[in-house]
Amino acid sequence: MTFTLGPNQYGKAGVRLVTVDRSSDRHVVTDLTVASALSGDLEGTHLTGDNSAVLATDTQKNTVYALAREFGVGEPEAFGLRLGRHFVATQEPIRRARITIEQHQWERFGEHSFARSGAETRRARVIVTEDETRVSSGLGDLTLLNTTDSEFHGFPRDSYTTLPETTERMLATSVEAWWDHGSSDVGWGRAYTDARAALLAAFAETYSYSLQQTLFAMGSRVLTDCPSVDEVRLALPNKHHHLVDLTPFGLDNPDQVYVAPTEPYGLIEGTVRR
Ligand SMILES: O=c1[nH]c(=O)c2[nH]c(=O)[nH]c2[nH]1
Repeated sequence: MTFTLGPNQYGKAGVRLVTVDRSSDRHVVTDLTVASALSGDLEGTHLTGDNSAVLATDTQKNTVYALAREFGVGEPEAFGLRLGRHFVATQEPIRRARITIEQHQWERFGEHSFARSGAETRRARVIVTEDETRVSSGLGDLTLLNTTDSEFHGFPRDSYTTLPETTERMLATSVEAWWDHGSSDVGWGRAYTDARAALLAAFAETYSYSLQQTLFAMGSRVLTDCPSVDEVRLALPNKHHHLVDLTPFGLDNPDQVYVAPTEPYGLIEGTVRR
């Protein structure tokens, strides 16, 4: 019996990079987690252990730090493009580089003092091949909550259904969003700010009959407000808030006291295209 090697890639994940731009008294902190994933002519290492085409993952990690020093970091999309192009241009067997960057946010609260601001991260993913470059931007762990303007009813009831219909519920989610750009020549900072604002506006302004409806509204709003974007992918966990039954204690509960279990949770995923 013979076997063939299918699609494969390798790289360094979890490369923590923090830079301080000290070119003015107002220092700028950039805090990234970078992952590289390279693919190409890599049969040798898989089939016989010939590593002559394998740029060590340790070298990939070092390249992240060296390019940050040589060229600065800037917007995560721009840094991803620099890294991806570097690997494909300098390593003949490497035909494709995928760079994924997560940016952790720090909020200034003093002249040179910062507080890590929440769990939300900005994200960028760049894929560079010899023929094309694709850039996606995104965000994750952006937790949102509407205290009203959400209903859920009209769903099928079978012998296993216990969920009551509701015309009044809290709607909460932790947004993971990715949006693809049709070009790699984009004002990345502005595009990110606009897309994030569009996601928030649609979440707040949609009277929701399902998280699926909210998902489509959020993706549509990004496409409307961001001309450089041609596809949005969203993953929205339904962070349930259940009213607590307080009748055993002789108390009513007019939509005031909730339990918020972390698991299990609904997971609503979808793509919205132009
Ligand atoms: O917005 C929702 N969509 C669902 O598909 C679903 N399923 C569920 O149990 N609650 C909800 N809420």
